Amino acid sequence: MVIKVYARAKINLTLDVLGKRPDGYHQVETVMQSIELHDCLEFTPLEDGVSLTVAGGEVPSGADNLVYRAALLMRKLAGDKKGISIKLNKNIPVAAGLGGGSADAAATLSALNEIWGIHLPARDLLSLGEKLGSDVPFCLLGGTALAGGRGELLESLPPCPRMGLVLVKPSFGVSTASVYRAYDSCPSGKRPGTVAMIKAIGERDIDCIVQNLANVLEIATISMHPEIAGIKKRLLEAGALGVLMSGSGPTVFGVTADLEAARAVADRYPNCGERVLATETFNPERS
Ligand SMILES: C[C@](O)(CO)[C@H](O)COP(=O)(O)OP(=O)(O)OC[C@H]1O[C@@H](n2ccc(N)nc2=O)[C@H](O)[C@@H]1O
Ligand SMILES: Nc1ncnc2c1ncn2[C@@H]1O[C@H](COP(=O)(O)OP(=O)(O)OP(=O)(O)O)[C@@H](O)[C@H]1O
Repeated sequence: MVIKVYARAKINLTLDVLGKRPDGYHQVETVMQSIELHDCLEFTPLEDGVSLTVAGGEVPSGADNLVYRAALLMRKLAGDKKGISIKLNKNIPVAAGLGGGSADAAATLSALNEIWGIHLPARDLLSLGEKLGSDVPFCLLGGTALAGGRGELLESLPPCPRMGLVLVKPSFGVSTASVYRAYDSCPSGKRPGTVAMIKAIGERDIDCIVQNLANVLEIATISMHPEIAGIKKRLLEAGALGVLMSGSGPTVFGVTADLEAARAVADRYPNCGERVLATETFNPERS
């Protein structure tokens, strides 16, 4: 029996930093959105132990992989000798600001909660996710949400209207910690109107969503990698309605009316060695 699950990437439609916390993390306020782009995980029950194989991405295959760490946390809770073999098919660009590792960790927690019959309630799963990374709780929730604290305080928002997205990932990755450090040494940039973004989402007004795209970490990442500014400019020239760096970057997303328009913009984008992907926003159907 093989159980297959999708782990969806995220973008940040807004990202504000409200201050630095005593634990060294930053207090954020960010409107987060799941997107269709996903990794695929395959779980096959074993007699005992955890094994992980990775295909298609430059990520660790051993104990440093967030999937492996998530599986060990769940195995402790299973209270029994449990085993699982996991195959991770990587498709989300790595160290990209798209929360790929967090999405994989969240998918592993949810899947093993079912497969091993642990029946951990959602709030306990969220607390466990927080131990693995600030973006993991959002990846467990999915859809459209406002995140606060270090990312773990979540409020579900009405679903964002379906929008096309063009993702442009430069050939380099960035470390999230180094971006927050660069921000601390020079905190600047356009502060997002978080309330205006939430209103625009509620009114399903794509033009207004586009007008309110803002991320205070963008300038910090651009100060280390000025080519990101060029990507933004070229994406706009190729026809995106609005553009923003996602999370700590370096991926830039361009918003379009729908997936078809995203494909047309991706075709027109003058590629300078970046990975260019056309995708769209994703909102799970809630009962
Ligand atoms: C940039 C975002 O992706 C926006 O959603 C998140 O804030 C980062 O989430 P993440 O990659 O899951 O981050 P973590 O793995 O928890 O932390 C990586 C590093 O980023 C910094 N970090 C992260 C989150 C946060 N609220 N403040 C921070 O200062 C810390 O130096 C931390 O050591
Ligand atoms: N399953 C995984 N997928 C991707 N990266 C992983 C995974 N497990 C561990 N990592 C490590 O985590 C680091 C960050 O990778 P990830 O792709 O999650 O970054 P990111 O998209 O910038 O995340 P975020 O947007 O949450 O800051 C990588 O350098 C990688 O070595």
